[in-house]
Amino acid sequence: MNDQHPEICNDGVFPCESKEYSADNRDSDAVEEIVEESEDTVTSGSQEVSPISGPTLPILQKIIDLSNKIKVLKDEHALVSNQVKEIKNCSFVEPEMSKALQLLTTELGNLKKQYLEESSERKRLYNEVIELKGNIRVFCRCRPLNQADIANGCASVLEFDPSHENELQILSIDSSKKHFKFDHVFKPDDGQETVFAQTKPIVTSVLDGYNVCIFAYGQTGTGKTFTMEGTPENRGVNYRTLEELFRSSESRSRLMKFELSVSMLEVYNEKIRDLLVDNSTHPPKKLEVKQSAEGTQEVPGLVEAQMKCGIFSREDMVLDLWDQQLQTSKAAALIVKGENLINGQRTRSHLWLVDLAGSERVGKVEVEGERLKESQFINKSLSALGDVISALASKTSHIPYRWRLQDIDISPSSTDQGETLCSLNFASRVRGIESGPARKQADVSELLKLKQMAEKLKQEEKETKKLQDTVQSLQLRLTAREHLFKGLQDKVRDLEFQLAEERKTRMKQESRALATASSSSTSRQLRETLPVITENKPPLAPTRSMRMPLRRITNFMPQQPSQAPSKRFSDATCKENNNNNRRSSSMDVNTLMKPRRSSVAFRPAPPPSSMDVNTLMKPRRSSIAFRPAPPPLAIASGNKKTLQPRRRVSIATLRPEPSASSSYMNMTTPSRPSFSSFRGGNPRKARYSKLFSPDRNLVTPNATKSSRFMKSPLGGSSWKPSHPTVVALQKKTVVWSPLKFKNRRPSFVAMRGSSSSSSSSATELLPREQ
Ligand SMILES: Nc1ncnc2c1ncn2[C@@H]1O[C@H](COP(=O)(O)OP(=O)(O)OP(=O)(O)O)[C@@H](O)[C@H]1O
Repeated sequence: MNDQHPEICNDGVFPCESKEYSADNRDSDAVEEIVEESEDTVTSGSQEVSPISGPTLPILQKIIDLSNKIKVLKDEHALVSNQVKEIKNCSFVEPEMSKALQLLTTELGNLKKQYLEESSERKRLYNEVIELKGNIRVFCRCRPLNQADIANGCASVLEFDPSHENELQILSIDSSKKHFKFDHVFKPDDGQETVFAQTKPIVTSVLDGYNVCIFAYGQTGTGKTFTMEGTPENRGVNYRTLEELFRSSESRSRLMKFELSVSMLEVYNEKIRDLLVDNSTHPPKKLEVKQSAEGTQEVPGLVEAQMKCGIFSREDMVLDLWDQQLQTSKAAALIVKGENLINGQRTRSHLWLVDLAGSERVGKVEVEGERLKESQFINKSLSALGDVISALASKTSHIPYRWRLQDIDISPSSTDQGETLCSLNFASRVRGIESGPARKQADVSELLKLKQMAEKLKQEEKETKKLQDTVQSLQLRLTAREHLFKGLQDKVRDLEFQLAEERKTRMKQESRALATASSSSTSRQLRETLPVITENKPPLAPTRSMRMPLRRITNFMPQQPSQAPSKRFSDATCKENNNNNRRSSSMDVNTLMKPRRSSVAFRPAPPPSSMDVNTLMKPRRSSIAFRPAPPPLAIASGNKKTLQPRRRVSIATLRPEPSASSSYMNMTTPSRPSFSSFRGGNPRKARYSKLFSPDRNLVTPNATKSSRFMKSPLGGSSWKPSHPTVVALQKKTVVWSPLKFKNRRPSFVAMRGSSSSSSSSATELLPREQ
């Protein structure tokens, strides 16, 4: 503003106007008013203008100009205001835009993710292809015959089969052919592009983070340098590889950031020299090859020059350095550092480009002095190289270099045939390391082994599943059967219980009936044989002290009696039956001899005075329980024992002994006087009285109702037992099973019966039963 003031001030008028504007500092409305006023003034002024008012015209003109300017500004202001308003009105687009932006961001994230997945998949597949092709690939390149060869009249000893691009034949002097096979064979007319086409894929490997080494091997003058370096007009592998490396790294620059640096060294007579250091001014550093933690070979202290525009002219700079340092042995290491811009993953890889010294044998080249020493080192180095490469065959755990590309350069000339064969043999040896049949075979066999194992595992899994299913179904069946078995067990238990109940009831009924019957018959006999005792019968039921001790009565399986006694017994029985009506009329010996399961209790008549107590007390296996007659028995015997009546029901056996007296017999069969006929006979028969007759009438419940059985055993009508039936029960625990019960009725006897028990005395038995 100050710069403008002089101009304005120079007019001599505007400062006042200007001053007025600035002093008032009015807003646009005020300006409009002034403009309007001015316009009015101008209009009126012009109307009033007269020749005499001439000096005021310039000022007015200025005012008019300013007014016009103000008008223009006013229009512009209105226009801008409208635009602001429009923009304000368009603010509704913002949410849509942010939404779209959000969508784009999401899509970008997905794409990045997808890219990473695809990228890693590509890497995996690519390296898988490389692995399949072989980590060491050997190419053979044959240079054309040169002028010297032609001049010397040398012919080519090489033959190429067009149908086999990777095969080579060498004609020997004896016209025989030697075959060699490589990953690829370049013919003499194959150009640099053709050679590079085979090495180009390694660039991708380097950028993916794998170490790569390309070296040329061969006789002097066979074209190693030509293949690796080429000429400015016809670039070789080094230049083309660098070119491809830069091109690829730039094409990935949006996703990957690469830093490329280069190291250059020379190995001469086994000494390493850094070619990027000016050794003329500084003494050379001692450098050594060492293995890093990652397993790669490093040369600590080697200068790594970063390749950037302005510092290095990229590949040209590298190649210039290379050319400058053309020596006997040289190598360039390109160090590629990569960083993934999406996931931050970092890689560091090397690309070694090596041009080896000539591999000719020392003997062939006539050298001496320093040159001889050099040749010796060269040969030693090459030999060591061969050993190292061979050692890789056994060192499979870790291969630091993903891919070693070897270029074998050979001469076609017949004069170089020996050296050519040496080089080819060496190259074949190298190639055989990883692509040899043994190695491949081993891999395939391992794979097959794993496949077989996987198959076997699958089969085993199937079988296991089958077995599991079978076990499961068997378990189900077992559970069902257990359930069924449990049901059956319950049924059996119920049936056993029912049978036991039934048997108990039946035994009660039978015992009652038999007791009644025995008391009836005994009383009848007693009436005949012991009239004195009957007179002393108590009027009431016997007291405890008056009871005769109960004896064990068992039901045992008797021996089959002989025919004669049976007959007699039968006769006697028949007589008895005649006397006792119908009871034994149908009884035969066999029936009688049948084992009885019923335990019968009865109240026997008091034993005769002549009865032997010992005999009486002897246990019987016959199932007879008896209640002695109420009055205490005065037994006229040698030992004079008094049988103590017992309340407790016992089971005793009464077995006729051979020495049994007739009175005893009378007692056991009190109702049969004719039992005297048994004397001297088989005492067992005595047990089979009518009392044990299987006559069902006797044992049926109805039989117990017979008044005959209810009578007093003494025959008197004045006394009746308070308990008409005395039941001889087996006190011992007896397991009754339906089977035993059904098929082995004598089981009761068998379980109880024993000679020992039968031989024991009643006094021994009684306490045991209690
Ligand atoms: N494939 C080729 N096509 C045309 N000329 C070639 C070919 N290979 C080599 N030559 C020529 O052969 C000559 C010798 O090649 P070069 O110097 O590359 O051999 P070298 O193996 O590197 O020898 P040294 O081991 O002594 O370095 C060069 O003049 C080169 O141009």
